[in-house]
Amino acid sequence: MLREEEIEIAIKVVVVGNGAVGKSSMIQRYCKGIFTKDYKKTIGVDFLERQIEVNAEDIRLMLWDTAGQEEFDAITKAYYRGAQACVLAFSTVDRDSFEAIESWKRKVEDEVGEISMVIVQNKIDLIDDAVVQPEEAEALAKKLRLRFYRTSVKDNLNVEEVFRYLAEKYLQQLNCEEEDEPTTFHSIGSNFINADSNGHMDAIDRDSYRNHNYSSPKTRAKHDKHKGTKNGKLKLTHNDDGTIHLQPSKRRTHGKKSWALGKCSVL
Ligand SMILES: Nc1nc2c(ncn2[C@@H]2O[C@H](COP(=O)(O)OP(=O)(O)OP(=O)(O)O)[C@@H](O)[C@H]2O)c(=O)[nH]1
Repeated sequence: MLREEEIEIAIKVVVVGNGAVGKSSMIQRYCKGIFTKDYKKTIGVDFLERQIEVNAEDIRLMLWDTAGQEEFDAITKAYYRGAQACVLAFSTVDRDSFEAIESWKRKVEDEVGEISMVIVQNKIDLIDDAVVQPEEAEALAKKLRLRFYRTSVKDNLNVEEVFRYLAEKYLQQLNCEEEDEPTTFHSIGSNFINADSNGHMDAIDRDSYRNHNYSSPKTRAKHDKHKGTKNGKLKLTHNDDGTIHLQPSKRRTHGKKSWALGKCSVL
């Protein structure tokens, strides 16, 4: 018997970085709208989600909060799998957390390959006690060719922008996918669509980045068996032999598809 259903766009985002940089706080702020001063170290992995609308598409962001303490590395690594986007977070007042960014990037890429990432300097409200110079952070972002945001989870500054950027980027990857062929999977996870976009530069960083040229990171979809479609809406058919057949949905983006055209090579 054939069963058809339309799948929403879901993105698994992993938030990584040293302990106490504010990963749990960031996810809580974004998904629950709250901030607490207490530090409760994350043991293993936690998970929250939020739905947003981007370019008339409903996007479900599944945010995975991973422990920053090295002792949990073995556990958390397993949870990187299937992620399509990643937040690399460090704290304004913790030098080690800044220096660890590249190693966090590697840890994630070792598990999932190249995915959309963003560097986030949190606790910008503590700028008077900063132990990282603005130019250093910008140079790192430039070197790694990643978008850079400064946030204060405490003051609710730029948190929305970080996740919206990742969602837009993901959507744009979908729109840039040239693959329109139906794809047959033998199994799927809950997250399997990628996208890309030029997003919106946050106000703090716009000037420092205006003159840099970034190329789009390779989409994971290209070397993943999980292929998205141009608009990301997929029709799933469960076949008798246990395979799942994916076809682009006839419904495009509510007649607003043109928004992403020509934006495929922008960070
Ligand atoms: N001043 C300030 N404090 C913050 C901010 N974000 C988080 N904090 C505080 O930093 C501490 C650590 O935050 P968490 O969110 O628990 O840090 P984490 O990165 O999840 O830590 P692990 O679970 O150990 O990986 C808490 O006391 C938070 O209240 C911020 O933007 N500004």
